[in-house]
Amino acid sequence: MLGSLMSYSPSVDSKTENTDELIATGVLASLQNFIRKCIVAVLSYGPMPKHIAFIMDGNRRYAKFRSIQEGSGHRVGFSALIASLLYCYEMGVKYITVYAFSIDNFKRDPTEVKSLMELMEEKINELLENRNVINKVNCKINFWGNLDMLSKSVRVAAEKLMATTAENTGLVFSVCMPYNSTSEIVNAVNKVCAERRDILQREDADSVANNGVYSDISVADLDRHMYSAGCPDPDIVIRTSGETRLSNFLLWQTTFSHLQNPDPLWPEFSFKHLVWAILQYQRVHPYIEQSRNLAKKQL
Ligand SMILES: CC(C)=CCC/C(C)=C/CC/C(C)=C/COP(=O)(O)OP(=O)(O)O
Repeated sequence: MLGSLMSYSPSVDSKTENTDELIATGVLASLQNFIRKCIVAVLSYGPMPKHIAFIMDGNRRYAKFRSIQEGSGHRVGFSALIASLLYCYEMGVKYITVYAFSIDNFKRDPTEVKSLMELMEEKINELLENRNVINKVNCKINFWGNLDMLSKSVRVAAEKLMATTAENTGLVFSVCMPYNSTSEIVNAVNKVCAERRDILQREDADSVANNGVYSDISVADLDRHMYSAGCPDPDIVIRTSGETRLSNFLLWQTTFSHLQNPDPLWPEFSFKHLVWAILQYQRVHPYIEQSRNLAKKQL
């Protein structure tokens, strides 16, 4: 009953002339919103995650099982993403991060890569067109990854969206593309080295020893140069389609993250799955906090 209410999405067909049907649709939508708000209120009694990261797996399989065009799976996946963002927003989850395109995805069939990139560009441009709404809800959008690997048009659109939303202080939505964790770490190491080279080349190089330029690179040095700098580590990582690997996603940031591997494919991921993931997180929260505190003491 709850599942069908949550997955129900009212669509008003222009041909629908039956007033009773329209009223029923409106009532059902209001009921759906009311139930969702009640569930969120109950959930909020427990510890709520600040940051949820998603590995949106299973879009191609969704298309295959439904015998629809392969690219359509990613399109439905984008709708599932927007719905999840709205649910997280309602729940007060401040940081959402998604693995949208791994560097390894460039090894896929060129037509698939092309159609995925076209979809990204189309959706980023749609977000740009709706920048007023995004700014109204105070949402900041980041792109984490090696943007130089993108075509110029996708890169420019992504950079524009980042710049347009940079001053927003509410929900932070980070899109990892083209991303993998090992290149993020290598990038951070190179940034620290470049920073130190810069200091050394300055005229007052004599005083740099005091700035720690000759000391070993520390975790804090690398933290400052991760794409995720300034963002708390994810409390929950959700990988759909039952896959249990992290696949080179946020390896630096997930020491204390609670991993969830729900069975549905990403386009099928809905409110009830998100609620279930948060309930599971709340169940293990005391143990996670204990481990985190122990690690702090040992430092
Ligand atoms: C602008 C923006 C943020 C767009 C996001 C669109 C979107 C849903 C991208 C997912 C991309 C991707 C490679 C998912 C993994 O599923 P898969 O293709 O590997 O499918 P499979 O697991 O069934 O093989």
